[in-house]
Amino acid sequence: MLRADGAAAPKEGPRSPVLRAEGLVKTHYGEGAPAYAVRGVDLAVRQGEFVAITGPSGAGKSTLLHLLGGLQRPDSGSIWLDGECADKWSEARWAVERRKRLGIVFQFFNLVSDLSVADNVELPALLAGVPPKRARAERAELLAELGLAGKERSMPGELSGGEQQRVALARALVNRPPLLLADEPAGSLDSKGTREVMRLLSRFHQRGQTIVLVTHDARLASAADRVISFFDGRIADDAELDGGTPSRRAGISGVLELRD
Ligand SMILES: Nc1ncnc2c1ncn2[C@@H]1O[C@H](COP(=O)(O)OP(=O)(O)OP(=O)(O)O)[C@@H](O)[C@H]1O
Repeated sequence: MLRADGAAAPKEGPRSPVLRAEGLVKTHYGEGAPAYAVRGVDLAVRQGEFVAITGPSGAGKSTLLHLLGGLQRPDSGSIWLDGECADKWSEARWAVERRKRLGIVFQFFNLVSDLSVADNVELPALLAGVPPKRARAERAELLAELGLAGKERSMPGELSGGEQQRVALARALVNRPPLLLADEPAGSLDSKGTREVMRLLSRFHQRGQTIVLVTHDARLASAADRVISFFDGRIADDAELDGGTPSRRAGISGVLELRD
């Protein structure tokens, strides 16, 4: 890969960071007092890791994920994707990089309301130049795995919230992105739907894809191999779940106990 200055980007090893953030800060200025959503985050996610970010409502988890996906800009701090610094990327460049290397699922599903389920899922693949036949096959497999076979011709407005959420997940995964950023991908799902999402994420993880997931759901978090507890805009705890035994990397305290 070539950098903007023409030099070759440093070669990354198999477990080197696919995503790195340093000193990220983001404050939202709304109607009332400023919300200090992200207050200095350093983070490195290695290739193939499955990271769950968990923590109380309002802790800043979604804001952090938006920063990591380039959907919001930090007030300060830097982000690297595959060793490439994103500080100077324009909106257009972020959009291209998201199409190439990021799958994103956010709480509001952002489906195109006048496209069918099938077209919504196939669209990112077609935009990325995948042949239509392969896009169709990939879409059919994903929808079947998510319990949505038979819904291909439905419009998003005809689906339940949980069904729309799974369509959004299928759409984020159709290009087999090396890195998936997902905010509460099972937030509206019952336990069967949550199991289907867990199964799919585990399969992607086993295939070597990297997942960063925000969730309140301890079951989903327990499928990860690293759990970050986010509290008051900061990483409070960062634990590898190694065969079920958390081993702490660093942190203030064990804010959340996710396992017995
Ligand atoms: N666009 C915005 N404008 C103003 N304030 C915002 C905005 N987005 C988030 N906030 C505020 O920033 C803080 C962090 O919000 P954020 O959504 O990142 O938290 P969260 O941990 O994801 O919460 P939840 O688990 O409830 O989704 C909150 O106080 C929230 O009200």
